[in-house]
Amino acid sequence: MHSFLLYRKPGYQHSEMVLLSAVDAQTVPTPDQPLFVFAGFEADVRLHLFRMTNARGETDIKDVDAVLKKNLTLAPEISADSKKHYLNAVESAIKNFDTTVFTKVVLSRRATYPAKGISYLSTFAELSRRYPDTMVFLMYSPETGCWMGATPERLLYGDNKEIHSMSLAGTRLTIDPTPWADKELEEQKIVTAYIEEVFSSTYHTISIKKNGPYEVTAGPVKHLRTDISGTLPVMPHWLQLALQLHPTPAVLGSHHTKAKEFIKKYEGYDRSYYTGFFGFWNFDSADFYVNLRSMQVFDDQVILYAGAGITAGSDAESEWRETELKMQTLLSVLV
Ligand SMILES: C=C(O[C@@H]1C=C(C(=O)O)C=C[C@H]1O)C(=O)O
Repeated sequence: MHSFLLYRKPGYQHSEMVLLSAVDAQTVPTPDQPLFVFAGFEADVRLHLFRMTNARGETDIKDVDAVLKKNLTLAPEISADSKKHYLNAVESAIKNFDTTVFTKVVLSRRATYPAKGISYLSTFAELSRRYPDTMVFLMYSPETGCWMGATPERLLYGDNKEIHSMSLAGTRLTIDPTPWADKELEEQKIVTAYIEEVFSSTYHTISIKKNGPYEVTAGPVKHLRTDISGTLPVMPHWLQLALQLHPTPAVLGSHHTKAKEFIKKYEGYDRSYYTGFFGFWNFDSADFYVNLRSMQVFDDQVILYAGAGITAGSDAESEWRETELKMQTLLSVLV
């Protein structure tokens, strides 16, 4: 066993495991051969497709920790992203925003955590138990390294001519009883409008339905979510549509180019697969998730990633705390 994916879909009890084998980027799914997609934040430079074969149930699942132990490499040296650096980036964003074009940017950071002696299988089981409404995943391939997480965000899913996406933006502590403020409603609106725009500019005859915003919880934090669905005249090319949506302002910001430039200049590190997307590309359906609330797993440590949507109404300290809370989703579960 070289490459594998262990996953538990949102709302499901059981986890599944498949073995992965890398295929050419031009491969498309056939009715009897679905593909697994793993794309980076920069999906034009990091996009991997894999064929899936069923794992030998318990036998392969039991091997997971041993396979990881054998294959994981040491974590690269990374300089700690200091709080000062993050606060400075947030303050600079607030200064640089205008009222119409550059209105939101998602600023992220990473942190390392020692991981000697951790059972990733037990951590996977614990993530599944604690976060029933998320997509819990643990995947390893030599091409991508090892990634694990529990993401509450779907990028695109659908069947035949029906397509669905969601805008997930606006974050609070789950136990915070105060009503959502204009700041969160605004950042949520930006994502919803963007998804609607991608759907309707790609398919002129689409009929779009929206539901939300409503509140969803993801462990220690809760979010505002709007569901966006459409019925198309023809079945879409699922991967192309996902690549058109990605990255949404939920993980990038708005305007697209300005936010990207700002992130490059101020985040100061390579997001790699964090805020990329992954999932199943079938012949006539798809199920893609955004890679967040996730970490990169190495032999001796993990690198955790988290970001927060910054708008003109942001307070730098609160945004920092938001990234800490998001990291807690995983840190509190490492066993
Ligand atoms: C960027 C992250 O989360 C995204 C940003 C959110 C926000 O800014 O409120 C909420 C959910 C996600 O779309 C992350 O978890 O790292």
